Amino acid sequence: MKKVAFIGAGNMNSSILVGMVNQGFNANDIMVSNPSAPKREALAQQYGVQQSEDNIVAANFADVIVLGVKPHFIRQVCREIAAQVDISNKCFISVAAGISLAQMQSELGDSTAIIRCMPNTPSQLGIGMTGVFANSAIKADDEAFTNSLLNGIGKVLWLQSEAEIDDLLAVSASGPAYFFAFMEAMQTKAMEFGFSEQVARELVQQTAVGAAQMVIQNTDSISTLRENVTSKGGTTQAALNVFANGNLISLVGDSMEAAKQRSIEITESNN
Ligand SMILES: NC(=O)C1=CN([C@@H]2O[C@H](COP(=O)(O)OP(=O)(O)OC[C@H]3O[C@@H](n4cnc5c(N)ncnc54)[C@H](O)[C@@H]3O)[C@@H](O)[C@H]2O)C=CC1
Ligand SMILES: O=C(O)[C@@H]1CCC=N1
Repeated sequence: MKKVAFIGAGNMNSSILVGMVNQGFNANDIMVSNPSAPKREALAQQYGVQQSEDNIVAANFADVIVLGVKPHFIRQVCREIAAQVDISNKCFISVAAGISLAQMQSELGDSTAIIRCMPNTPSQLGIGMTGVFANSAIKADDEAFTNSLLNGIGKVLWLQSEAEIDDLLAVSASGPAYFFAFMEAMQTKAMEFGFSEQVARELVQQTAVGAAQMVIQNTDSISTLRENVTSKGGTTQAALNVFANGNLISLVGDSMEAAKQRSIEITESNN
């Protein structure tokens, strides 16, 4: 059984760690490190995993090292580990947006197995969407182990090129926030109509889950599902006309392009 170290006890690493434990991975084979205590101690207490304040202790412990710190810390963390740990047989998995394989290889060496993965926050519930791309140094068992590790947080899609990580990020990694922003806007207007905050939330969340389930459970296109709601000359048509006048399609497209470009900028600013 491979041992896994989570460097960083934040949102994404916690989600992957919890997914592993829920799948039946042995908690004794998992260690989490984080400079501040509360989050790593909470994970240790709740899930029985090991914990350390020292990334080097965690990296020495593990066969697979999951890097879950903010992008601008990734190179420094890699440098520290490479300087103090024999990494020749270790595999690294990074969840960071915008930090390229080449940038991590420049700290860890070109022959080190490195996998980039791009999850999203619904991973916390085991219903995430994760894109994955690896460098050429990975071995078959690194790929299989990554799949088993990520299957615990939802669906996994192996990408054809590293550039696709930026595309996928703009769709599924940042995507939950687009839906939350839309739901917030609907909740705000529902409250203006006079519904309480709680009732407005209930109306919006049940509508969102219903719409998402209809997309999942139907083979019809999403356009057909939209058309089925939209009676000619009716109420929905009146609402969608406002979307069209506000150019919703290009607004959404432009915002996704901005997310992708920001990821590219993060790469450039970490060269
Ligand atoms: N939040 C999201 O929706 C997604 C985030 N990501 C990526 O995941 C990474 C982590 O993001 P979050 O989990 O949201 O952030 P977070 O802020 O929740 O977690 C980062 C953790 O790293 C710890 N940390 C800081 N410096 C450290 C160090 N030197 N060594 C060990 N731990 C250290 C912090 O104390 C914190 O607990 C980022 O690189 C981000 O680009 C990727 C996909 C989705
Ligand atoms: O906003 C961010 O930078 C991270 C990466 C994708 C989702 N959250």
